[in-house]
Amino acid sequence: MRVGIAGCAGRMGQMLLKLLITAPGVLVVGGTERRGSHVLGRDLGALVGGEPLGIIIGENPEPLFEQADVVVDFTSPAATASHATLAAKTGTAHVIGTTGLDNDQMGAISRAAQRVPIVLAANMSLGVNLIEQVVEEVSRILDTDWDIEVVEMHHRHKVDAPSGTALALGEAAAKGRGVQLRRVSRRGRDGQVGPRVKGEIGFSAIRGGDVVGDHTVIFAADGERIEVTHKASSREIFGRGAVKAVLWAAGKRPGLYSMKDVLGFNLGSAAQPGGA
Ligand SMILES: NC(=O)C1=CN([C@@H]2O[C@H](COP(=O)(O)OP(=O)(O)OC[C@H]3O[C@@H](n4cnc5c(N)ncnc54)[C@H](OP(=O)(O)O)[C@@H]3O)[C@@H](O)[C@H]2O)C=CC1
Ligand SMILES: O=C(O)C1=N[C@H](C(=O)O)C[C@H](O)C1
Repeated sequence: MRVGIAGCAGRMGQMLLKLLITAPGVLVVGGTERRGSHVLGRDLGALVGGEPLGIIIGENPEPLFEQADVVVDFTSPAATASHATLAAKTGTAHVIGTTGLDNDQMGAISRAAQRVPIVLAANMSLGVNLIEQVVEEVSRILDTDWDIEVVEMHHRHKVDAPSGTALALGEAAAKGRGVQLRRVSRRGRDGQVGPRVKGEIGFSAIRGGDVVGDHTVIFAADGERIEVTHKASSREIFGRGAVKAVLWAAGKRPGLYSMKDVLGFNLGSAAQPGGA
């Protein structure tokens, strides 16, 4: 399978490059970076301290999508939306890990998914996808006497907040409660905000150091509290999930798929597999 990596010099791009170079059945055919990047023109293998692959990092995504069966993309929201449109044009499967996508960018991805398979997940780790289902089930059981708050911490370089994973966990909680997240979401608090509104789902984002990604969903009631936590200590967990998604996506029918589809697990009868 021919695989391309958009954003190959990024934190996740380099992790994916290392994993994909050695993945059985995978041939890395190219990598792109942003126009003006200092890595343009360098060899892809040398970028991660390996043997030269004879593949030069380019800035034009079109040849990458034309050559590859699947392109994996951990870049920026604007780049990812335009890559999805390109994937639809070239008939290439697209695995997207980028977070912070706005409604227009999501629209571009959904339109592209009518023509090609796209796997989109804010978090490709097994653990987070499992706790999303746990959070949905717990939220289904508990009533609004239980206040739900999502807290996340990431490294100082992260540019979007709350994290895509925090929002996905909030969506899972809202789904379990049978409400729409956009109606109950509370993003941060500052100043004379008044008492907590019953039923809201709150989000708090902390940034600092080199934290790979910590997420906690707190269910707080009078007299007791439940906390569901996931802590990532290596980006390899996201990379391993992304490689699974790449291998899974090739040859699939067009559609917008999630990591639940890729991982194929489903906790309890109430949780429906997402996507497709
Ligand atoms: N789904 C998941 O499991 C995970 C998702 N993420 C998400 O993935 C994204 C990337 O994270 P991370 O790797 O830490 O970020 P980085 O900033 O380290 O990597 C992004 C890379 O993409 C490059 N880039 C930007 N625009 C383009 C473009 N048009 N064409 C090609 N390359 C481009 C950036 O270049 P430059 O630096 O020059 O801007 C950078 O090298 C974020 O949205 C993050 O939230 C992260 C980890 C796990
Ligand atoms: O930017 C990151 O680093 C991460 N981003 C993803 C997110 O926004 O949820 C996933 C992971 O937490 C790391």
